Amino acid sequence: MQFHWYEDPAALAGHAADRIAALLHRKPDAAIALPTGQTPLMLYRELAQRHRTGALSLAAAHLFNLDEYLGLPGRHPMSYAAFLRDNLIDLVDADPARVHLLDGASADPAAACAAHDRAVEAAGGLDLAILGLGVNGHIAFNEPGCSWQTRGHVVDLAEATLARHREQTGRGDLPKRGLTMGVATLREARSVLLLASGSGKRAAMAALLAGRGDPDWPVTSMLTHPDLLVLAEERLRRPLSPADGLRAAAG
Ligand SMILES: O=P(O)(O)OC[C@H]1O[C@](O)(CO)[C@@H](O)[C@@H]1O
Repeated sequence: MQFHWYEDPAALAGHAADRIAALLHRKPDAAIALPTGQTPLMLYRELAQRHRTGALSLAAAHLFNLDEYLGLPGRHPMSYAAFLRDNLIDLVDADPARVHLLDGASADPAAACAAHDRAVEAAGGLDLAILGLGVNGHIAFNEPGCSWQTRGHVVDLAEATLARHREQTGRGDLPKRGLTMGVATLREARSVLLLASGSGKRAAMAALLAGRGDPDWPVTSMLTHPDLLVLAEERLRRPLSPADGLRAAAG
C-alpha cells in the first residue's frame, strides 16, 4: 500500500491519469471499474484531454461502472450511467460493446448485478478498480457494516450518503437504494487506485490511516490488498476536528 498526498487536486488527477495510461499502454484491453461523484471529475477531464491529443485510447478497454441508483434508467440525467457517459465515455473512443453499465431500471436488479459480475469475469477480472471515498468510508455503494464477501448486490444507501447526494445535487428525490459491485469483486481487482478528495472525508481517511480492517469503514477492506495506491488531498491528513468526529458518529 502506498499513499501519495497532494496540495493540488490537478496534480492528483494527473498522477491517476498517468497510472491509467501506463496500464492501457501495457494492456490496451484492460478491465477498469470507474467511480462517479465529484472526486473523479478532474481525472476524467484529464483522460478526455489526453485522448483529444492522441496520447490515450480507450478503444479496447472494458469499462464498468461501480454503482448505480436503483430505479433510474441509464438515460435518466441523474443516473450514474449518464454521469459516466457525459464525463468520460462519450468524450473518448470507448467501444460501446465494451462499456458495461449497471442497469438501475432492471425489473430484476439482483440479476442485473449478477450480469455485471459475469461481464467482469468474462473480461478476465478487473485490472484496475478506481474508487472514490464516501464521507462515511463507503466504496462504490458498499456502506458501513456491509459484508466484505459480497459480489454485486442491491443496497439501502446510508443516511450520510443520501445527505451528501442531496447537498451535491440540490435534489431530495433521488433513490434511497442502489446497485453496487461487491467488496469481494473489488478486492480481487489486480490493482486498486483510491482517490480521496473533497470535504468531510477526514474521518474516513483517519480510519484508513489507522491501518486496521474495520467493518464500520468499508474502505478499510482494501488495506490488505497487495496493490493499493491511495492518492489523497493533503488536507485529509490533518487531525480530526470535534466536528468531524460528530459527523462520523452520525454515520
Ligand atoms: O466523490 P464524491 O462525490 O465525494 O463521492 C464519493 C463516492 O460516493 C459516491 O458518489 C457514491 O455515493 C461514489 O460513486 C464516490 O466514489
